[in-house]
Amino acid sequence: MNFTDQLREENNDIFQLIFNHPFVQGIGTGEISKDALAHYIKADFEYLNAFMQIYGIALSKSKKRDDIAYFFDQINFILNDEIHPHHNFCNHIGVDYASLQGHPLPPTADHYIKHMMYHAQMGTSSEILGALLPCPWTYLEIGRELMEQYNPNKDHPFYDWISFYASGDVDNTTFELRKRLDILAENAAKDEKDLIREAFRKSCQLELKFWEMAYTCESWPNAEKVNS
Ligand SMILES: Cc1ncc(CO)c(N)n1
Repeated sequence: MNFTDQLREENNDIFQLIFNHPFVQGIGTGEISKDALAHYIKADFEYLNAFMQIYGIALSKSKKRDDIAYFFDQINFILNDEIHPHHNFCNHIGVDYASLQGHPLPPTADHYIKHMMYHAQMGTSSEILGALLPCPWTYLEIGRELMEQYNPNKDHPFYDWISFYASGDVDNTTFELRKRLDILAENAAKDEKDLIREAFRKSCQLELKFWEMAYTCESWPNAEKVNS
């Protein structure tokens, strides 16, 4: 079994909790609240900025042109393509995208980006990939699950969001990341593999908590006091 197949199997519990989370199911039924959607976009816009920065760190540690090209393309994908699902949510709630940008990250999103930054700064290349992989992988599978469960047509309010993440592009991103991690894992000692497994699991858990954060509109205690 490939190393990433093992990671997927070990974390199936969290994947299932993500598929069944009320926010994710609310995308499927179209009934997720507007407040939760706005909260999600605010956090996700900043999260994706951080994600591109981490791809940049991975790029700077790459030796092969093929890997440099991969990380470059992924940054481009987030910048130019991954805005479409955000636009889908913004159009649905009738809120201007720009007004949801530049907000401070709620605790869980803050934790998640700092977790990835930690592995990017302190860990090996394979640890970075382990921390990054649940991001495209969980969304790819959410897209596929919602496609299967709800079979949305073009009239579904989140047709664009669901078809974006179920698409071949996200499949390809995930596949390429897995391929790179599987190659690195072949030469990794057990200790290093355990660090990757830990980084991967924590990212899966933080993906789940990110949905919960948006669903409950999580905020910092007494946040207004700091921001005023
Ligand atoms: C938190 C989070 N994880 C994964 C993705 C998919 O890129 C996203 N947009 N946001």
